[in-house]
Amino acid sequence: MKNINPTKTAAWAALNEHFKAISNVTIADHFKADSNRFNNFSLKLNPDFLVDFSKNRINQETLNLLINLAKETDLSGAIESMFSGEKINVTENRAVLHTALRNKSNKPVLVDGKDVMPEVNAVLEKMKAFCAKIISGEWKGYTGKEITDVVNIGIGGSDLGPCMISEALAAYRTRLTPHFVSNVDGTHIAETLKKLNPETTLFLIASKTFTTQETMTNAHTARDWFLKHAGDKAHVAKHFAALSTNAKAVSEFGIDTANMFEFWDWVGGRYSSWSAIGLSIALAVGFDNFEKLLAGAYEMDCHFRNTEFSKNIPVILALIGIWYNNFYKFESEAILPYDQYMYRFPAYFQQGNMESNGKYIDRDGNKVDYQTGPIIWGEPGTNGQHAFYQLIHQGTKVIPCDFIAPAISHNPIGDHHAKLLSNFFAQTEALAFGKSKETVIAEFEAKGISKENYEKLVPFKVFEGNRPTNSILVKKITPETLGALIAMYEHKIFTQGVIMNIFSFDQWGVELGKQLAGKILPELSCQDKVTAHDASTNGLINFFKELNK
Ligand SMILES: O=P(O)(O)OC[C@H]1O[C@H](O)[C@@H](O)[C@@H](O)[C@@H]1O
Repeated sequence: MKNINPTKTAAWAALNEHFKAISNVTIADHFKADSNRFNNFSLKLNPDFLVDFSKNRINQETLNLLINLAKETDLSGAIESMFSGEKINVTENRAVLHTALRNKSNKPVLVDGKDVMPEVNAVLEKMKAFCAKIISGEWKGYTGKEITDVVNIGIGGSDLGPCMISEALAAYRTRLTPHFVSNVDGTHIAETLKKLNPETTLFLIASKTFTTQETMTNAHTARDWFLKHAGDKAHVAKHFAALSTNAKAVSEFGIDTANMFEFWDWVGGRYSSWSAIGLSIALAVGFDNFEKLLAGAYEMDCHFRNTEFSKNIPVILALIGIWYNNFYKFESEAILPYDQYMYRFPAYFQQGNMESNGKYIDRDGNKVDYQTGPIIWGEPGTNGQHAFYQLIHQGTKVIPCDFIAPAISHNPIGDHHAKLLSNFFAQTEALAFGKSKETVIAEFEAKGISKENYEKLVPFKVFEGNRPTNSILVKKITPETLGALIAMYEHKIFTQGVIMNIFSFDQWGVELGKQLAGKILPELSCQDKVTAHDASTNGLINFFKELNK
């Protein structure tokens, strides 16, 4: 990958000029100027997957200049570097190959001269066989009963993806009930264990490193709980499996390596749902559906790798994001799924995006003087409409939003889905085009309200509009579609990281807190007052100790 400061490119200078010329042009103006705007500013991955980006503050010139930026920063070269297994995660000296995990072509992918595909396929086969045994009931617990519940114990990338995907595909559930424990707060595991019978519960300890404090603490608590009931340590093998890159730590914990599902250091935590970390997904929705998820992601991978930038969905979404974040200085983006099953999707990409691109040091080790990753947040529609959309419509901040919806519901009850989707369409229309003063007045007058009674209310009821959105409309949230959607955002994040000249695949920013927590932990149980920190931290710790007396 070439290290190019995006702000030093000719495209950036041209974008600056273009921004001055265009910043007062509204989304409504853009629609007036181009009667074919919907067709010109939307793309399809396939007949069932549409991305409409027409309701943005861009025109063809904006896109052309942004594409020049992608070319000048060698996005094409970076894409090939990632897919071909180059060690683009430089600070950890690792390749970045979540795409190899779903490489349905099975063409060799080399890391240090060795094809990773045989290992990838072998683990998939092992997962398949394991799923078959557990789901069919052939695998028995220590008292001879079938497994009914699967508890994934992990955090961050070892939790968010498995949980989000298992929930998003809940319509495809096998007979197994999945549970997810992540927080080191004892409440999380305690409340989960209350619902479980040790005789019929399978624990998956999901941790890339197998050293993460939260996960290891929860794993030990789960094992203690299990042994309290089962007695004999020999029974652990029937009820615990590990998903990890660290075989040594797994066997030290007491899990038979026969029950270990391996992955590799070239799989980033927040990109690991496609690996053995996805075992809870495969158990929850069946291995064939897990494979369909991989196939959907592969379709997006091929699109991303092979499509020219002007028609490349993740690239276009990434460029629009850079445009807003850097030129308009819009700081956050909302992801708003109009699908209840996808309720964890925004949280998933909060980690995906913010842990990948929340960085102020560029690939040369210098502090950047431009914006890198945006703040990502969101909730499912229509709940968000009754909570925070007020600010999106009339606040002082502009929040570009991605609206995601399936045309067909898994639960076609009455007119629920028509109502849901009418809101999905209405919101992006309202955000883009707003409501003028004239319309507000006309509405009052149509109701026969006198001017003197409505006059003061008018400014509050006006919507200035011009609020940007992308609409992603798919036929149905199937495993394939979900796989493609996730891969779409992954590649959007990658594209932004490449252009912003940062390393998207490390996460040094999580280390300092862990290090300090490690120092503080023993201080909490010692008798003396602590004095080693700043006045605030000392004060807080000492007050905590007082409260615990
Ligand atoms: O799978 P592990 O090793 O337990 O890590 C869990 C999480 O830890 C840290 O917070 C980060 O490194 C995350 O990216 C990671 O997903």
